Amino acid sequence: MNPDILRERQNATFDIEKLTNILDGGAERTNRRREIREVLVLNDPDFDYGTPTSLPTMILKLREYGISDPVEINWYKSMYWGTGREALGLHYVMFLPTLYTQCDSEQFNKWVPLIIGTYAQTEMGHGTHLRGLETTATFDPATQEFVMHSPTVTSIKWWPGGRNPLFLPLIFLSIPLSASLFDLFLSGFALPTCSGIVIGDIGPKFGFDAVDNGYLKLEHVRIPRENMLMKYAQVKPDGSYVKPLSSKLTYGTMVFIRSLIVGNAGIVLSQCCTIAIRYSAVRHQSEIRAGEAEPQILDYQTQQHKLFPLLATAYAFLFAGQYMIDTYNRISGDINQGDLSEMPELHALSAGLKAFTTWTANTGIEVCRMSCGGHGYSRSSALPDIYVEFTPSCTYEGENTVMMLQTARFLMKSYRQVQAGQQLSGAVSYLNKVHHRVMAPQAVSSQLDLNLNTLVDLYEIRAAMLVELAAQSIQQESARGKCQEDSWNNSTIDLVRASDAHCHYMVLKMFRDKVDQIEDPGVHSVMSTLAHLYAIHGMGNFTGDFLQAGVLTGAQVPSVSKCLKGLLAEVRPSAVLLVDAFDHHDKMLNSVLGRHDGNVYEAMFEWARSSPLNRTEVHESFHKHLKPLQAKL
Ligand SMILES: CC(C)(COP(=O)(O)OP(=O)(O)OC[C@H]1O[C@@H](n2cnc3c(N)ncnc32)[C@H](O)[C@@H]1OP(=O)(O)O)[C@@H](O)C(=O)NCCC(=O)NCCSC(=O)CCCCCCCCCCCCCCC(=O)O
Ligand SMILES: Cc1cc2nc3c(=O)[nH]c(=O)nc-3n(C[C@H](O)[C@H](O)[C@H](O)COP(=O)(O)OP(=O)(O)OC[C@H]3O[C@@H](n4cnc5c(N)ncnc54)[C@H](O)[C@@H]3O)c2cc1C
Repeated sequence: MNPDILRERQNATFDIEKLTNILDGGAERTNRRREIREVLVLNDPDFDYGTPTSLPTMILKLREYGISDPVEINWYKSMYWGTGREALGLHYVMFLPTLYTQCDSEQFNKWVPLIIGTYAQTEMGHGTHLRGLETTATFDPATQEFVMHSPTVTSIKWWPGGRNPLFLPLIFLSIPLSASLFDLFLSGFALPTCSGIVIGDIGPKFGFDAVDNGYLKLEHVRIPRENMLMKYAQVKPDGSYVKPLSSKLTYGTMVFIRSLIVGNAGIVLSQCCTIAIRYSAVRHQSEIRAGEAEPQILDYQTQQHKLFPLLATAYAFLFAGQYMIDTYNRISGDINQGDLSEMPELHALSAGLKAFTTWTANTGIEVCRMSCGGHGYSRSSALPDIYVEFTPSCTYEGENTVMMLQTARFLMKSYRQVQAGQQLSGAVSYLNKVHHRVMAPQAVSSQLDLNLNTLVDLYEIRAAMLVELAAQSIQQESARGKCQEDSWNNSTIDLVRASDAHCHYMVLKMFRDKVDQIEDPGVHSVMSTLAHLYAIHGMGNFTGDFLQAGVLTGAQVPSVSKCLKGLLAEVRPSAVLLVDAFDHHDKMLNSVLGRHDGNVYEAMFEWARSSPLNRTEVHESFHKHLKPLQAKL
């Protein structure tokens, strides 16, 4: 083991295993995750790491081992595929959940065990504006069929992932009866027997290469009436339409995925922090004091300032992901029982946190890559591949700006309710104080109050102020004679800013609540330090907001920076131990820089030598092209 990394692991001030257990949701979950990883994957003789042929093996193995719990499937898949996406990702995270949540019982029993599918909602002309989707599904009572049709070039289904060229069960969103409502259809076409279908691949992408994203054009293709997913809405044999309790129930799968993406952003950021911090512990470069040995780059304050707030953010997002999934499960359970009362809040929370966490993690991956210098740009680091696979999460499953505006819509509605004298509950209950003006900033002392509860309060006041400012912008636009829609559009910068601040407050609050639950003194102490770092770093990035909210004075600003530097120094001794607690296996991380043993250089040389370009002493291109040319000179 590299001596630097060995030294970093001595004198631990907290029990790493206990922190890993907290991340997993308990010691039993950690043991089960490791059993799946070590026994069912790594020690499985059939396991042929990450090669395309292993996809069928993976599916058969999941069935052989009886792994059906979604979290355990994900543990198995992430060990199998490492940090990349796999071709069946969409089947597991969108197609199956849609069948689980939108099929009636007869359809469920008929389809769920049997098929692999994709989710074809986006069209060439519309991905965000679902009410603008153009694909039609017209019911023909005479034949008891829907006629599916792509009327325009912009209605061609575009992007469905994992498009199987031979058999095409897919979830469709289309407009069967009216522009405002659309429903889900399962359309199983066995190509090429089925006429009226034009299918293909949309061509090379920025990345996401394991997933073949396709296109699908339908020319009056007929499917049985029974293929409409009929849990919430039905078309009866006589053609009458039974509307769902809410037209937004059709959007359920997207809310589920957005909820998953929050925790996934934490996982991806934790992978990158593991790579960058372990590498920074073994990389020596330049000098701090003339004549002395080159220091570990982790001892540079700027390197700590790049990486430690991201480390804190990774923990914050992992805890936010746990909260998000618990909230999703609770509310979707209520929805299943017909109680839709919290559906708007679930939508607003999942949309905002999806955007907030993916934007932050997306930037953070690049900071981790650049903090590793030239070796960070090598594919051996795994950081370029992680970035390329993660960055579309800011676009898919709800483009981030649009998602932030959906959260803003909920915040504005809540603000208006408070103005009308209603008492709010849930995540926006802090807006009650705005109405009663108890949001007046507390007496701000000359010293920065570092109590975590106080910091949460300051973020709450910042969010409330920005919500109020956005609402006032809309009111001012209206007062200038603008219609409601233009008043909204002319305030969207403020609205996104308010949603961002609301999400930032929510994430810090979840972090603080999780720290409060930690009983082990050592783990509590190090997690409390990270939560403080997360809060103070955000205060440093958005100082203007806190000044504008009156919860920070100009005189206190220097102490934010001073406090930040102190927290960076406090985290430094535990940095490697804190990434060890993420418990990412070398095989899954697939990074020469992030190896657990820290033997980076030896591994990098071996990795380079294994490159196809180094298979022969002299590359064949010399003999093929240069040598004949030389002979003519
Ligand atoms: C929401 C929209 C933007 C707008 O919809 P509408 O126009 O219909 O609504 P309005 O804006 O007019 O609002 C009216 C009203 O409705 C409320 N509303 C809106 N949506 C919802 C909702 N979902 N739930 C509840 N309520 C809702 C809204 O608040 C208003 O209420 P009020 O009137 O009261 O104010 C909509 O158009 C939209 O959602 N657009 C986005 C479309 C989208 O998301 N497309 C996604 C396509 S599928 C895709 O992209 C797939 C990509 C997948 C790639 C791989 C995935 C990998 C994921 C990894 C995850 C982790 C993996 C680890 C786990 C594992 O592997 O298992
Ligand atoms: C890797 C990848 C995989 C995908 N897989 C699938 C899949 O399997 N199935 C599927 O159905 N789809 C899939 N998609 C499509 C994806 O869901 C859409 O691209 C996404 O919903 C964004 O919609 P759009 O492309 O129409 O972008 P647009 O909405 O056209 O966005 C373009 C710009 O317009 C802005 N904008 C749009 N509306 C508003 C508004 N109301 N207010 C302010 N600004 C606005 C956006 O902020 C953005 O800056 C995938 C996409 C990617 C990148």
